[in-house]
Amino acid sequence: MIEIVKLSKTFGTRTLWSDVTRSVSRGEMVALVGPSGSGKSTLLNCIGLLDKPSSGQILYEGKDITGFGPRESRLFRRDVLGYLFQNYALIENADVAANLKVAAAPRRSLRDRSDAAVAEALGRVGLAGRQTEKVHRLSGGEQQRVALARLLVKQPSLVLADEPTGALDHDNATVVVDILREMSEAGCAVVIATHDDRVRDRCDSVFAFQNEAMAA
Ligand SMILES: Nc1ncnc2c1ncn2[C@@H]1O[C@H](COP(=O)(O)OP(=O)(O)OP(=O)(O)O)[C@@H](O)[C@H]1O
Repeated sequence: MIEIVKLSKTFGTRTLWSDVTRSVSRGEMVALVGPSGSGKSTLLNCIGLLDKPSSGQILYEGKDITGFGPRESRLFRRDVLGYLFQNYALIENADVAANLKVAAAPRRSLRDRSDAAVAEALGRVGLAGRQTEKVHRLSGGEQQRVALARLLVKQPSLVLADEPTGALDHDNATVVVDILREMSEAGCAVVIATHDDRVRDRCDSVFAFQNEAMAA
């Protein structure tokens, strides 16, 4: 699904990583591991079109996404991509349902059944019936589960997760990884930057970053 071909990233004279060549298949869950500052988030951001590599290609279904213009980038973000961040990236003043409906709004096929999809997703993350609660009143673990439910509503085919369990206790971290695992088993490609060995051990494969280079 995603093929990363000879990808490099430099900042001025500093090479963060170079000649990275990897692929991620549908249904595969991959851990990006390595020391702080080795460039895990930067690679996720390049795949998620939040940053640009200095050279190389990232192919999605054969198309080089690094050359996407604004329209193709918007459609890729809307129709393909789901992001999960350590800090949840929710609309804090809105209620839970509104945060989830944001994920369904751009696509008519999802919008038409968004109430049912929201209820189902909240049930799957253990937050059944919590639609009307304001996000800022929820605990960190609950907020990350809302972010996960938002992914379930959106049904992306590629999930990029940046330290998704970094701020969570063991039980909440387990829920997050269980759901990501379920999404991958349903055919989604999942890429997770993580320092958490338990998350790494639940993945199908591991990309290990070193400082200034990425090794197998
Ligand atoms: N726009 C930029 N200009 C210069 N340096 C940058 C820029 N963006 C990122 N960096 C540097 O690239 C390095 C890699 O950062 P990145 O966040 O990708 O690492 P990471 O492996 O995800 O780290 P952590 O595990 O701590 O989250 C850092 O040293 C960071 O300061």
